Amino acid sequence: MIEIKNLSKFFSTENGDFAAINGINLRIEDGDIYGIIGMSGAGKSTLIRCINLLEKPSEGQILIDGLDITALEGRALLTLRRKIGMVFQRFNLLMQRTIRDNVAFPLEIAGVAKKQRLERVDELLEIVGLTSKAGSYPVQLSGGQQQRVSIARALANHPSLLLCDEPTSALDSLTTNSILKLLKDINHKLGVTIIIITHEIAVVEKICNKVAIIDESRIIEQGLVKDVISNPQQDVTKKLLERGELA
Ligand SMILES: Nc1ncnc2c1ncn2[C@@H]1O[C@H](COP(=O)(O)OP(=O)(O)OP(=O)(O)O)[C@@H](O)[C@H]1O
Repeated sequence: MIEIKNLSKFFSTENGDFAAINGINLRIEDGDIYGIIGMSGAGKSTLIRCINLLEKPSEGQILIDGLDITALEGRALLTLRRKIGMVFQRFNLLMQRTIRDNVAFPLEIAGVAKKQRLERVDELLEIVGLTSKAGSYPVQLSGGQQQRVSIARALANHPSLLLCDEPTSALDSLTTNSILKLLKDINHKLGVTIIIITHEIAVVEKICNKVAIIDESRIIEQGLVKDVISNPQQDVTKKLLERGELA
């Protein structure tokens, strides 16, 4: 379980400190697919970057199974990062490497021996349905296929948590559906907890069981997707449901 308690991140600007996220409280249970939805600049990416400690929070705690990860340093921090996979909007693949070598990259960094690496890459490419593309380069793949590679790479070190930052925003609607289905399968079959950032309610409706709405750096509403959709409490949530997105 992940408990986020009173989490804030301040950036210093010309006009003084600016809170990109402010007093965030969230509880994500094992096995959840938790959607975080909000408009541009609301603080979504900062929140997700704090969860994997790419940003150091200014205040508050992130407890994973009771351990406050904000206090981790050195080797303990590296070990934690391996247990958290990350999927980005723009895939972030290494263009000079084959698909096989892209997926193998985090295993190389973790010091996994070549034989085990190749076996694991084969398993991962099968999970994402890209076995036949192992020797291709990213440029030879469609956007949806490239996102599948990035999902395989994120799963390489058997993470228990997958953080997805707008994973379908660069994809058309048909491809979006296939990527969302893949994420749902991964959640079911591998038991990986997923946090997904989006500005589209359709993404939340398709795969999430819980949702939090973030507005101006604060969580303004959260709960089971079915409850929030059937009985929205805040004006921002009502607007989101009318328009389908918070752009
Ligand atoms: N390094 C930084 N220094 C100063 N301000 C920052 C920094 N990073 C983010 N911000 C500000 O914090 C706020 C939240 O940014 P963030 O990227 O988390 O929003 P977001 O909800 O992910 O937006 P988008 O959907 O456009 O990516 C924005 O106003 C942004 O300008």
